[in-house]
Amino acid sequence: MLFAGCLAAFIASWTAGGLANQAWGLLAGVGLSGLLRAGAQALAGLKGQQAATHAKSALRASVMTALLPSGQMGGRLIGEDLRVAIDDVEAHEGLIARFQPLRMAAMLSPLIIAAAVALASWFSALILLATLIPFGAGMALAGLAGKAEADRQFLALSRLSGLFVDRVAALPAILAFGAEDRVTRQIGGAARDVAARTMQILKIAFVSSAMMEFFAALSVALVAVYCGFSLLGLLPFPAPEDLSLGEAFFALALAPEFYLGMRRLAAAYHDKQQGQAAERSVAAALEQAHRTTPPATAPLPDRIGELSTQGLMIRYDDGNSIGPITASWRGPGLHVVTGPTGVGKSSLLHALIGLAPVSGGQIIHDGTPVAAEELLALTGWAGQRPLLLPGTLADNLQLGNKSLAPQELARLTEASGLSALIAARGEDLTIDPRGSGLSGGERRRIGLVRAIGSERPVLLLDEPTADLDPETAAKVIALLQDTARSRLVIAATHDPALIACATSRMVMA
Ligand SMILES: Nc1ncnc2c1ncn2[C@@H]1O[C@H](COP(=O)(O)OP(=O)(O)OP(=O)(O)O)[C@@H](O)[C@H]1O
Repeated sequence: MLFAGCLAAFIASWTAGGLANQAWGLLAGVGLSGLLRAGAQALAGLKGQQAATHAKSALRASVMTALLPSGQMGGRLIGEDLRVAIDDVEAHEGLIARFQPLRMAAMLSPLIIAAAVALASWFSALILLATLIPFGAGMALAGLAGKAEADRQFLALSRLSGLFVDRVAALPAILAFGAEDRVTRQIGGAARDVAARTMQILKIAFVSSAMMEFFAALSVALVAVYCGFSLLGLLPFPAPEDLSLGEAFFALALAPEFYLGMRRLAAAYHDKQQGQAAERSVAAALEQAHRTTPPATAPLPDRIGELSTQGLMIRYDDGNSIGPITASWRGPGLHVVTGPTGVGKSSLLHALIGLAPVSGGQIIHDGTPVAAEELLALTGWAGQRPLLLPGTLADNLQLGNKSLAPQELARLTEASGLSALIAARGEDLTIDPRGSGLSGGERRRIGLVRAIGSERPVLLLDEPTADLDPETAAKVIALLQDTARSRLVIAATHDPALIACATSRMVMA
């Protein structure tokens, strides 16, 4: 059809006395379209890149600070956390740097082109705009289907990357237990799921781009046929306007530009789907982290009179329940919670700061019932497996309090017996998230120094002297006694030496 239109225009120009005196129309049309295209590209590229760089660094900073130091991602795989912090932030760039500027260009450029075409031929502009209606309806349908599929693909991809990172981290254990086949099947299943979902997205992308090309070709062809037949006087209806050859060429040269912005937008549509899915995943992760991260606004009290639980019940998802627990600890002081393995000591400490599911009862702070999340804001926590982040030993020690005075940090590392490690390997010792190259006792004491260094009025410590030789354990106990002079320290422990010097002992049974 396009060929027929051009041929008609050519014949008409020939009969009208040659092309030369009408060439301005063609040149003006082509020149204007090139100018518009280059201007839009330069503007979109520049603005998009600036906005993306800015948004990406802001997002990465908030994700890193909110997710990683808290280490409390509600039991999700560590691999998933890493994906949120790295891949999702990267995926966001495509949305801002490519899709958003192109969307603005795609909205404005058809209107500008239609307005320019209307200067030469209002009927051609009308034809172009009319093809937008079925095109828009088709694209909206494809977009809806594509969004649902993109969400499903994103979920599958996040499962695969989480699974992969965690299984690679646990490779020695997998090999030791001969579980390679099972793990290979697991990862293979997750990879097949991603492949199936990707194929679904490709199908939708194929249909929508076919639709896009069809309407783009149709609009140009209709304008070409209209202009050609109008010049030849062959229109099957009364000519709506008096078209010269220059005007016809001008309209024809601009017509392909009408859908160009939208075609580019369609090419970047995947960036949008990925970016929006990433945005949702980052928002969900941040919300989850904020639920477990203390609000930084209100100044923390520097001491706590009394902390107690009244009929506290803990119920895990698998139905395992602990409690009711009624207990009271007065600050300052060193209190221990003891009892046989599996009785629920760690669960009690976890429940106090919202890391274990509480199904009943109350946590009471100085006579007022409080939510576990509120207590978390007052608490320095050292669990059995302290979170270690990739970085130096010094980074990890200061994770709970970046502004901890160097002298205080030095005092804490000396008092906890970590100074030997620092003397031997330096504060710049590189640490990976598994704490490779550190002993169990060293990892625990990094957690302990971090908790005490947080300068919070309550300290919850899970087996602070486990994995230590008697001499180092005695140092740690002395440090705890010293700390408990000004703070409320509650430690879950089996250690008779620690139990012996506690202000109060609670035996769980
Ligand atoms: N996330 C969980 N999901 C389900 N059950 C759990 C979970 N964490 C702990 N439990 C169960 O709760 C019970 C108490 O566990 P907890 O770790 O609190 O005991 P503990 O007294 O601290 O033991 P230990 O002295 O060995 O550290 C155990 O039966 C344990 O299996």
